[in-house]
Amino acid sequence: MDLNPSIKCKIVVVGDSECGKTALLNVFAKDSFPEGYIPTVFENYTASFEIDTQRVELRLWDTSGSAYYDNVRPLSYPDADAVLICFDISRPDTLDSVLKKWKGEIQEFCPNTKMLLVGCKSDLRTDLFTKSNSGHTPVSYDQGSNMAKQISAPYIECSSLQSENSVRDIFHVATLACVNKSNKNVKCNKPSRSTKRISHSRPDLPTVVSDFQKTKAKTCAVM
Ligand SMILES: Nc1nc2c(ncn2[C@@H]2O[C@H](COP(=O)(O)OP(=O)(O)OP(=O)(O)O)[C@@H](O)[C@H]2O)c(=O)[nH]1
Repeated sequence: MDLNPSIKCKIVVVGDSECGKTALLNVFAKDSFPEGYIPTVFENYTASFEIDTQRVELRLWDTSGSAYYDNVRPLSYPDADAVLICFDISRPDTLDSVLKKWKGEIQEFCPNTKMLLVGCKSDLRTDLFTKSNSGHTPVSYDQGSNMAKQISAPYIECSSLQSENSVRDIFHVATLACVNKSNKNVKCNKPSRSTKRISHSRPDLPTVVSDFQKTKAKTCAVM
């Protein structure tokens, strides 16, 4: 008999088109940053995460950011334990969509599900080409953080391109949301592999975890 059964959690990833959802999931679940851009309709991934000694099986749902799929995306929300709302740090309009679109959609289809706001492509914040050619200033850490406060979600940033560790941190926090562990019982393990680590987010992971646990997360079913 398995004395330490794994927990199963479903995490749905939403956000505007091309904001970096698929890259985030590929880096986490498949260890590879995808070449080129292929729009997603629906895609599922599985991965596992160990928190303390508890093994957590994650079912990860990638969705389309396109308005064209607004009627079918809601099919992914039932039974979600957490929703990651992603935006692109180099495109402020994708942060605006958090209030204009994503918060309302989640409240309509899975109102009790824990949300996490994810700033993707943090490498582009300091990228000189982006700054000089996009015609707009990238989203600052404080702007992302303020938006997160407005939707009562924790905020964390990542670069799927440059920092695998930052991606793992996202799923560490998301997994904690699912299992609803207390801060005392959870070790914030350092990710095992280090790649081109960049300074991607201001607070460290324990701080985000601690903030997260101030609000009660939905508990997953133990399978
Ligand atoms: N510089 C940089 N580019 C990224 C990063 N993540 C994704 N991209 C690029 O952004 C583009 C869109 O990425 P996707 O992950 O496909 O975006 P998506 O949100 O899944 O898009 P949809 O399927 O349309 O909803 C691709 O060209 C990626 O290579 C990142 O961390 N840094």
